[in-house]
Amino acid sequence: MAKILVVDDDKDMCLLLERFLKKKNYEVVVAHSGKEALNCLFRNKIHLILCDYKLEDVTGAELLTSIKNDYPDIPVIIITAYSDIKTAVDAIKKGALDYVTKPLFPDEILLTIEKALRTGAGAAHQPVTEGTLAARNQSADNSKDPIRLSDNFVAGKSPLFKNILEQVRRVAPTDYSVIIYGESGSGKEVLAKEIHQQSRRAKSPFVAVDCGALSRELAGSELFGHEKGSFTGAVGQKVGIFEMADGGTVFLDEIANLSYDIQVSLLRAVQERKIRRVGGNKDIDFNVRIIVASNEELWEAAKKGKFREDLFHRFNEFSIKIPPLRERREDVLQFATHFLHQANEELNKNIKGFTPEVEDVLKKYIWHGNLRELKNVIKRTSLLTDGDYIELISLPFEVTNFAKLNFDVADEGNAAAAAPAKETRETHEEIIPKREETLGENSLRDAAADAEYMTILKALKEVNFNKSKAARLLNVDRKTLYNKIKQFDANNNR
Ligand SMILES: Nc1ncnc2c1ncn2[C@@H]1O[C@H](COP(=O)(O)OP(=O)(O)OP(=O)(O)O)[C@@H](O)[C@H]1O
Repeated sequence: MAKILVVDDDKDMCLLLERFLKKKNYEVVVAHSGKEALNCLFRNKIHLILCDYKLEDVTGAELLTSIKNDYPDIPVIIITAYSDIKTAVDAIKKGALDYVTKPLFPDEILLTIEKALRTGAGAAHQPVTEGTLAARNQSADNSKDPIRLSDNFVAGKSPLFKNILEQVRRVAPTDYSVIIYGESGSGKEVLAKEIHQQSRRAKSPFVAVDCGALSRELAGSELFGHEKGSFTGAVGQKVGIFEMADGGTVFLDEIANLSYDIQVSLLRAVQERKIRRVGGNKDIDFNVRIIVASNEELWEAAKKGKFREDLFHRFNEFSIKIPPLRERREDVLQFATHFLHQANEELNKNIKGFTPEVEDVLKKYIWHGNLRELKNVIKRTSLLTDGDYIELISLPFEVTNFAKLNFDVADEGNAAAAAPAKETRETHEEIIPKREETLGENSLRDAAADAEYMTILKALKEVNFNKSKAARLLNVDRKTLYNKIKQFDANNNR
């Protein structure tokens, strides 16, 4: 159902339009000022804007310019007074798609809206923040893309991600099994679900199971179900995920973690398209598509004897590799904005975006935990932010200080990319003297602080930035470590 934003400072007019459009099966959001309109756009997925050109807080031209800057894909129909055709023409030049004149006639409005939704760019867009225009989700670039992505699925704009979408477009309508490779948190499950959504199975269940979390004993029962009394604790009958997902898709995450005997049962199930519940004596047909995911190459696992080769070939009808976030930095702000939008909803806040410094840090940081880490950082910083924009001070220490930390690790391949100042790879020994050279003549205090800084960073790095563990390693209490870190932050922000 298309969602229409009605902007008019005349409340009666808004009410009238709202009632009328709702009757015609549109979803309606109302704003009584330019500011409110921009807020609504930030918080909602709007398909069309119906906007009075005379508002109290901004001129129609100003609002139209902001809308067209930030949301160029949303068609705007403006409402003008009958006598004011010149304004209408002006608005069209500024990017409005069409106009209607007062007094308004329901049929005319409806026709204009329908036409605009048909011919305008009207695809639902992800809300964007003022600070991160780059984060537009389904931008003009991929509006040509024939697949319509699910609401919560962000389509990265990097060439790498576009390539993934192209693969999804091709494989989704088929019944091929798919292996999705990618580091933890890179979006494998979300992609699997997207394949399901784009397939003819979309109306049937998508059932995901993390094979890494299944105990050896319970894996069979989870996957295939069990009969009452088949083992101690089997107090009732249980339906397994293959039956649960009948007609739909089963997603087996971390497939390489399944024990060998379960792999044997799985192979039989996949070959015969039948399962047998644990303790059961009859075969049950199933009709599911299987998508599996792994963060290690299954072919390698097969070579090591950890994964059955025949099972690998069964699944390997198609494979997609999701590159880590650090290899597609162009996508970072887009995802950050999406997660900010989610955090705003969860926390009932209205943070508009990120300061340019924060954007810079987010782009440079090496997201080892990929999208999951980015999401957690955005959630946390949103909680700590009271103003309109997320500022450097609310980012975690390890993220803001990453460039510095990189001095220490610049000889590691990936890290080099995050320290733009260091184009050439330098060894640890070369880097440390350089830091000393930067010290002033009377800098004993600086030298001590620097040494302390490096020691703390080293410890933090060793324990993957867990501050409690770092404190133990450094033999200080947590409070002391926190105070030191705070001090570094303060110095950095000076
Ligand atoms: N394309 C996307 N659009 C929006 N959010 C996404 C997208 N991809 C991933 N995310 C978000 O990032 C987080 C991690 O994604 P997901 O769980 O799919 O990763 P994963 O690779 O399956 O992780 P793991 O290997 O640890 O199971 C989730 O919170 C998810 O909602």
